Amino acid sequence: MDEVLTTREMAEADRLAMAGGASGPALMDRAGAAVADAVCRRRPAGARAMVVCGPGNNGGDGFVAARVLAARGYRVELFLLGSRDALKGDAAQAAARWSGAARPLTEAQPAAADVVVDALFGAGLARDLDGEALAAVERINASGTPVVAVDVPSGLDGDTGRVRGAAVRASETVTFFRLKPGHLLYPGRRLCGPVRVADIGIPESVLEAIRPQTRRNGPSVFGDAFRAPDEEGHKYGRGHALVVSGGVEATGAPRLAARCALRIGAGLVTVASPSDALAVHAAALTAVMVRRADTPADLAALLADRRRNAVALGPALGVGAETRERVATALRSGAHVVLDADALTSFEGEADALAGLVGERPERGVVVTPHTGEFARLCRGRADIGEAESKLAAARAAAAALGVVVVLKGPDTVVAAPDGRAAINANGTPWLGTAGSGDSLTGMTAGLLAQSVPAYEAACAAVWLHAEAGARIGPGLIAEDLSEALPAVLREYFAGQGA
Ligand SMILES: NC(=O)C1=CN([C@@H]2O[C@H](COP(=O)(O)OP(=O)(O)OC[C@H]3O[C@@H](n4cnc5c(N)ncnc54)[C@H](O)[C@@H]3O)[C@@H](O)[C@H]2O)[C@@H](O)CC1
Ligand SMILES: Nc1ncnc2c1ncn2[C@@H]1O[C@H](COP(=O)(O)OP(=O)(O)O)[C@@H](O)[C@H]1O
Ligand SMILES: [K+]
Repeated sequence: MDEVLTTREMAEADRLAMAGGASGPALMDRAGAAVADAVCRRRPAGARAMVVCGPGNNGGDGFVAARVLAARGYRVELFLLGSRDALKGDAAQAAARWSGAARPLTEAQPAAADVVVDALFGAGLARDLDGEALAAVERINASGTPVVAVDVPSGLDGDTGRVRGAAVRASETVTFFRLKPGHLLYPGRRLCGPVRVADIGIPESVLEAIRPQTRRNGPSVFGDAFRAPDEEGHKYGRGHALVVSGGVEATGAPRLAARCALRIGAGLVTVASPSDALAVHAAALTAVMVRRADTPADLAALLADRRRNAVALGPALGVGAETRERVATALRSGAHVVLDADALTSFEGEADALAGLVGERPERGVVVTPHTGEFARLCRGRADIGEAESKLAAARAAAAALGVVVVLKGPDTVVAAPDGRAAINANGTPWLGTAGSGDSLTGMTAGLLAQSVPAYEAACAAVWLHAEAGARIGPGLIAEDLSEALPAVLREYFAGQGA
């Protein structure tokens, strides 16, 4: 169920279902009935339900919902954008089975209703809202009346999560078969309210032909790649992660990362520290080891030991030529690499230079974990990425351009691989927006890479487990809590695998 379909893929699912014998009107009947069910859960029979319908099949779903609700004893009023005669295909059929009036949309007064069904536009939204449609959406939003949106809130672009002119603020959304990117990407996610995915009779088998490249992030994405340790295993089988530290005033971030790398299961973790910070780290660390590394050459020497198979650089490392050199050293070693924060900002406007370094050893996993600001700095000058239509498209474009797995962080973190796979994360909490939270994610990613989880799955698992840990703590969360929440999160995760 975690596949996410673009509006084009959804149309293809519809087409394949019909080619396989499903009938269009039957699909629409089930869609409209699922919307009616949502209304019934929200308001009792006898309530005043206002259905606003657009000129396409989204409106068709509205006509079905109106018929079902009227039959169940609701007082239904239906308003239509455009004329009834202009409806086509399945929508025309659905309208023909609605025996009530279809009044002009301009007359719709949502404040007088107990619930609104928003069936103006769905997947077929083709331009910014204007005129009557815009005015109706503004009236709906001003009314305070609860809204059940059909497929997507009207005005929301289902592929990008962006608002086209204006969009309905829904209380809940009923979509069909699978989620669309706009349900998960902000601001869309917020405008949708809780989203219910209704089964309308499209067979799962259509997915084999469509091969969707986007998923909602979760264990279905990475579960096969991240398993519990083997019962005959030992620490050397679980890898050795190295976290590179900056100077004495910047030791907290690498320690947070190192602790998370260890908690998520790396067999060994070492902080590579400059001389001036060695004593601080040594005093603060117990299970995590410390080794001296003053120069990029020292780092190269540590990484020459191939047992150190994953390295994380960036948190509090400092921006500049030294950091660039350390990044180059890491990327030329045999280790898997996570680059975050200052390691990325040190390549500001020079994504191509970073891509060149990555390209020297394409066999090894590289994950970059920028927040939006770091991402914009790194990709400055790359119009193909900066002008992408959505966060999802931007992360994908950057992953392809850099040849790395991109974790574009935020409330709707997107993980994208160079081969086009992408996952959108949705299990976090705003409490994760706290100092050191990103450093913890970097460490978790390194810890998974050390365990030989492939880069894309490692990034997806780290993002999901990090968010899960954060969501469990919630109010009062500080970054130190994340590593401590991991045992419970991991116990449940592995239990879900039957381990
Ligand atoms: N594809 C499927 O599998 C299914 C689709 N269904 C419904 O069909 C919908 C898609 O139907 P359509 O492709 O007909 O598209 P829509 O009904 O979303 O919208 C298309 C219509 O709106 C007009 N339009 C687009 N943008 C406009 C704007 N800004 N201002 C004014 N008019 C605008 C278009 O000219 C066209 O007439 C889905 O959202 C869903 O609700 C359901 O019936 C279930 C099955
Ligand atoms: N509103 C939010 N909802 C969910 N997750 C969030 C939210 N804000 C931030 N996060 C997550 O918190 C982490 C913050 O990382 P980052 O900005 O690098 O912080 P820092 O640099 O302080 O460590 C990221 O994983 C991000 O996805
Ligand atoms: K809609």
